[in-house]
Amino acid sequence: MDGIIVSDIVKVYKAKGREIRALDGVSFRAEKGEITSIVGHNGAGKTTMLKILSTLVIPTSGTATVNGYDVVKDEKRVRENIGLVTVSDRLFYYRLTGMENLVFFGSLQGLSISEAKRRAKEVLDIVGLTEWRDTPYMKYSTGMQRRLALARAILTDPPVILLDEPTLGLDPVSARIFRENLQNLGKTVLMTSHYLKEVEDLSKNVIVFKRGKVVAKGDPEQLKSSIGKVYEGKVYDLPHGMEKFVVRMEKEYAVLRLPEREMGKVELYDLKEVTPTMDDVYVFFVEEGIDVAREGRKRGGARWRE
Ligand SMILES: Nc1ncnc2c1ncn2[C@@H]1O[C@H](COP(=O)(O)OP(=O)(O)OP(=O)(O)O)[C@@H](O)[C@H]1O
Repeated sequence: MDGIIVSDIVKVYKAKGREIRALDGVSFRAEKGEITSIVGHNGAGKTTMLKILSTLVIPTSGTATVNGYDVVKDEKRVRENIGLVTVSDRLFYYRLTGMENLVFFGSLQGLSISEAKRRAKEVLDIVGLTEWRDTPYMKYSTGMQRRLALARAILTDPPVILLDEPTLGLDPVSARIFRENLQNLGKTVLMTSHYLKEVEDLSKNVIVFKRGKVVAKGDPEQLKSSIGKVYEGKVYDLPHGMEKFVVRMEKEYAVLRLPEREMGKVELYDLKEVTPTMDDVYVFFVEEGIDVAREGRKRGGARWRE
């Protein structure tokens, strides 16, 4: 079966005598040739999910397949089928050029030197770095570094690409170029991102994680219509639990954007209907009260170890 199929995955980390349930029965599919995004708060389990799919972390229970290969039983095949893009400043050798780095990693992945050179040229062209191929990596801008990471991930032409927050820290133009590169690949892509506009523009499907569970999934339009109409209005007395819907605080009132389903809980003035956005979807499904959000930030999330 092509694409990615995740069935009832649980991952429990044990740290300092404590158990952390990072994933708690996660199921979803990422279809062949489509871009699928995972969104969710810090610590929701997004990186853990990508690590399981790239065989770096073993699930506690459940199954996941990548292009039909089981991430636990067919680890080697899974690795051959994926390209991984993570945000790390230790992905490449600083003094080697972009080209030299790619040839080096290509030969590590089993390509002959001449084959690695041929592929390196091709992928540098795909990500628009041909004119920088002989420049040392240390002179690359952050955007160029990220595109080189994408080039490295597609060196052996794997059908599936996994990316963890690929445009984090990029300026708007670099982020746009990166997105265009990604769209033009035509591969099965599963990525995490905190940029909801980017997720909406790129993804055929979006999976919403909250505390290790999938709380919503669908294409962006489906997700937006699932929360019903959205209204913006003023509230003079903010009830507890409604803080997450505040978009602006004025002197005497707060301005809220509220999905229809929440309308009964608060009295709104100067009401007007607004077009739902992915931000509204995110707030509705993911955001919690202020106390819980602060607790979540304290827990933090695990980064990639390269
Ligand atoms: N190696 C580990 N050992 C112990 N706990 C871990 C480990 N890796 C992750 N966790 C915990 O598992 C939970 C999920 O973390 P994960 O990094 O997958 O979340 P995330 O959604 O990617 O977050 P972020 O958006 O911050 O990257 C968090 O509570 C995190 O602290």
